[in-house]
Amino acid sequence: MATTEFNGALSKDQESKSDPSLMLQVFDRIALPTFVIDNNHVILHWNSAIEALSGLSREEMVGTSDQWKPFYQSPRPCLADLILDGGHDADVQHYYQDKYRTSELIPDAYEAEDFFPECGANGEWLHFTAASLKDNNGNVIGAIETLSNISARKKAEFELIERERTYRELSITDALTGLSNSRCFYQQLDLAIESSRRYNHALSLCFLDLDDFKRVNDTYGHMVGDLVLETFGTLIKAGLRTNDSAYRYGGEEFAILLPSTDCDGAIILANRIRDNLRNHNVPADEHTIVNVTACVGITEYKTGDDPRTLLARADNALYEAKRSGKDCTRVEQ
Ligand SMILES: Nc1nc2c(ncn2[C@@H]2O[C@H](COP(=O)(O)OP(=O)(O)OP(=O)(O)O)[C@@H](O)[C@H]2O)c(=O)[nH]1
Repeated sequence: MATTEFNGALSKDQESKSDPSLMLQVFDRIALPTFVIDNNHVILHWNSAIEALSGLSREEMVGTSDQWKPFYQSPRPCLADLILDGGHDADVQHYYQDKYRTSELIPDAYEAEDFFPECGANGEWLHFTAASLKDNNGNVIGAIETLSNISARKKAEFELIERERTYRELSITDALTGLSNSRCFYQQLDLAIESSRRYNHALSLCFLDLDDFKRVNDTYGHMVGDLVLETFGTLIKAGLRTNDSAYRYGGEEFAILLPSTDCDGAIILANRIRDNLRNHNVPADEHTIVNVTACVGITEYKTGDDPRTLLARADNALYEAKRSGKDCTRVEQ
């Protein structure tokens, strides 16, 4: 069998002999949805793949300027139309905002990605490239637009982003109480101190610690202990304003950061949480109710503080509260 070497370009002779019906077949049988418009924006070719994507037959489409129909609710230029009109950046920007860029494969062409709610049963994500078509003298005589359905890739990308978000959230969330954990606390403490320093805002830090919690565990079991911790977390959360944030700092130790709040405000909040906890009945079983109390140590940011000094003062205040007989709030200025 004779073989022909093809180096990527047709000679003039080969070009003149090339069969237009073969070119049409090639166009029709490539798997990428594609259409061609002439320089009056009228559809010349509408291949089988775009028939399948759009549900619109070439009989309906060729000879019209309805190339927008599969993609938009009302007439507007497609990327091929904009290319045909000179591909001016401002025009393309107007219709495709930040969703387009210069094609990496085809000179003087644009490519874009977008979601088309009108396309298919539930909308489709499409990647599309539009390029001008020129005659031998370099005059633009039409434009071609090639599309590919990237919905499956987009779905995988979104799932990955969602998984990463969930993973990130889990990595900073305490599973038992739903509060942020100590890793998040240290990050937020740095930010809160930086913000107070820069804007000269008040900042209070509270450490909260359940009293005699070991006895709860020893008397009622670990599961009841967990229930108490969960309840305490819920009561803390319920007492906070939007800008406040609470953390499970360690086993039965919790922390609250109160931006724009001085010590007096923090004491009011701490005592409210303690009152709620003291009055809350945690059911150990059908016949037994557990009541617990907590101590709170409070300190307020002062000029020159860093996380270490602030933490040390809050810790001292908590220690003082424990030493004073528990179920109380102490402040170290
Ligand atoms: N159920 C349960 N217990 C925990 C958890 N994390 C820490 N603990 C328990 O918390 C208890 C803390 O005991 P201590 O540090 O002696 O504190 P305490 O008994 O509350 O005493 P004071 O703080 O002095 O009032 C220990 O028994 C730990 O096992 C947890 O996630 N679940």
